[in-house]
Amino acid sequence: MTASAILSKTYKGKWALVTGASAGIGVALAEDLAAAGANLVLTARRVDRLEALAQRLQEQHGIQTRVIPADLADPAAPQQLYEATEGQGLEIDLLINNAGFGYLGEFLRSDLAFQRTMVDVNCAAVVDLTHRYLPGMVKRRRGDILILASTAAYQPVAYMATYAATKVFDRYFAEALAEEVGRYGVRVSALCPGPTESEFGQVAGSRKEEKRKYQPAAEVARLGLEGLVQGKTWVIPYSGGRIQVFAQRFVPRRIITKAAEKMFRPDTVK
Ligand SMILES: NC(=O)C1=CN([C@@H]2O[C@H](COP(=O)(O)OP(=O)(O)OC[C@H]3O[C@@H](n4cnc5c(N)ncnc54)[C@H](OP(=O)(O)O)[C@@H]3O)[C@@H](O)[C@H]2O)C=CC1
Ligand SMILES: N[C@@H](C=O)C(=O)O
Repeated sequence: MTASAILSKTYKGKWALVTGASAGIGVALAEDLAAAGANLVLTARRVDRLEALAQRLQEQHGIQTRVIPADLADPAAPQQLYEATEGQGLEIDLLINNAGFGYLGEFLRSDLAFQRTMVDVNCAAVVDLTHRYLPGMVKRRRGDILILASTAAYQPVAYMATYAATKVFDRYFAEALAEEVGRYGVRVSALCPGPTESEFGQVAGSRKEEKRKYQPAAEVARLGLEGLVQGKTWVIPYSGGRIQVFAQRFVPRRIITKAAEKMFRPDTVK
């Protein structure tokens, strides 16, 4: 994929912080930003992957990188990330809250710690990081925040109950914040992908409807980043998702919820 002109114009020489940069959509976001000439702070737990990515992107694009390993389930992690960046004088112009994971299966039979950690990583860490980096952006009258939501944020999803709820939180948080802080020169956008090529399914437990078409992560990243720069407060990066979300407006939510239950019901549930 060639570099995006609008991304180069916006981010060349600026610093972006990408959470969840060790896999999937996070890697694609980092690659697209590096191609546009942005310098990158890469964070996740798997430091070997982050270091390999940083090395590759430095060599390919001549950008600067910092690798900061962090477990975002740890409430101390956002403050540590902040201190290692803005605290050291490294101004973050683009914060990408991408790290997250899901669970597919019956809530009843799930592990409580896994469910609880999902809320911590998908929601609490997003609020915490955003709250820490926002004042600097407002002071500079410049900054962008991208938050990974999902098309799962547009209806309740049985067997992904907690995950879909975390994503509606992310989506509403991003859209509301966009209205609050636009006046200070800060753009916020919710990126709402549908099924995307990544390690999501391995972590969540394999998806029943494996026949669904999976969108390349690079395409999702490009559309999300360009949408943010264009001032879109939410982006659904594939046409099927946009049509589905539009059509759902005309159907009672109870019917949609029941249809989702059928679609995601595991074979073990009769
Ligand atoms: N793929 C899809 O179909 C869709 C994904 N999304 C969203 O996109 C985002 C990225 O997911 P995707 O790329 O698909 O999934 P992947 O599993 O491929 O990547 C998830 C990333 O999140 C990081 N992460 C997970 N837990 C933690 C943690 N405790 N601390 C720090 N980092 C963590 C992982 O890093 P590590 O394990 O190294 O810590 C990894 O880099 C998520 O927010 C997801 O909800 C939204 C819609 C669709
Ligand atoms: N929207 C995706 C997850 O967030 C999916 O369809 O699996």
